Amino acid sequence: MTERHLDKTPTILRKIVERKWEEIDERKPKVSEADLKAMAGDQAPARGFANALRARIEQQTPAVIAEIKKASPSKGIIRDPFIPEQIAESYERGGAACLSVLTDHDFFQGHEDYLKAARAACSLPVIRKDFMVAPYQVYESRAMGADCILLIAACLSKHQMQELEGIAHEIGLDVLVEVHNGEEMDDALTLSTPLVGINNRDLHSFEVSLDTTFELHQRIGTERLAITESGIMTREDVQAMTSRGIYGFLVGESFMRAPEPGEKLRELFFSGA
Ligand SMILES: O=P(O)(O)OC[C@@H](O)[C@@H](O)c1c[nH]c2ccccc12
Repeated sequence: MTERHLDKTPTILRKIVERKWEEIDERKPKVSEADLKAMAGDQAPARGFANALRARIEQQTPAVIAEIKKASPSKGIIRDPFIPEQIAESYERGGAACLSVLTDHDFFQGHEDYLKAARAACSLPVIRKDFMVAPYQVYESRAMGADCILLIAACLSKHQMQELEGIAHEIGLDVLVEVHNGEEMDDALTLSTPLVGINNRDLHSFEVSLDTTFELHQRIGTERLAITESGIMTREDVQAMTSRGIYGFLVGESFMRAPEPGEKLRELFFSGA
């Protein structure tokens, strides 16, 4: 199934998704899907991404997915110099549960080598942060060593998400499904993955509001793990989440702008004061 689902896709996201299909067309002649499947099969077992989060969330301790992101379409360059292996080590020391590494090149200045370098520098499970539209990329993710993939409901139909999730689970990848509104939540809850991320950033306007999480999180239920994503900047933000029983976090920018990202993580999530 290679349905090109674009009609409900907003602005920048539409551009990104179009570019993803081009990338796949460029890559396939060099590395076939069969090659990637074989490479995926040769990988050591994945580090348990969902399990690492669950262990902390069940203890009502913050489970932080710490993001390695050099730049974004809304903010431009966020961190320079940018040394993924140092950031990964710093995050591990600071108490991160997992890492997120941007691998999209054209919009986020990411790279698959950053994921490999970061993962090799620590023992944390890693999500490949990119825009999945086709099975090719799911195999590619496992082949590059990722432990989890992201499925963004804003750019996929329910059926596409179900198909990509099925492949991911078959090859040992965990899945984080990301939503921003109630309709997307409806789709996400048809999946079997326990990991549901609520993106506080609107992908049309880039506006960030933590209300998005406050409004949607109750639908996630206790069997699944709620992750609040984007715009977590202060201890008050963290407190606002934990006081509502939300212990899963995905944070990038506020760590990336600090000289020592792991120290910033510790300060936001684990310092007593
Ligand atoms: O840097 P922030 O505001 O802490 O946000 C991190 C993460 O949530 C954000 O990078 C993100 C959430 N969903 C995405 C999808 C694609 C690219 C990036 C993202």
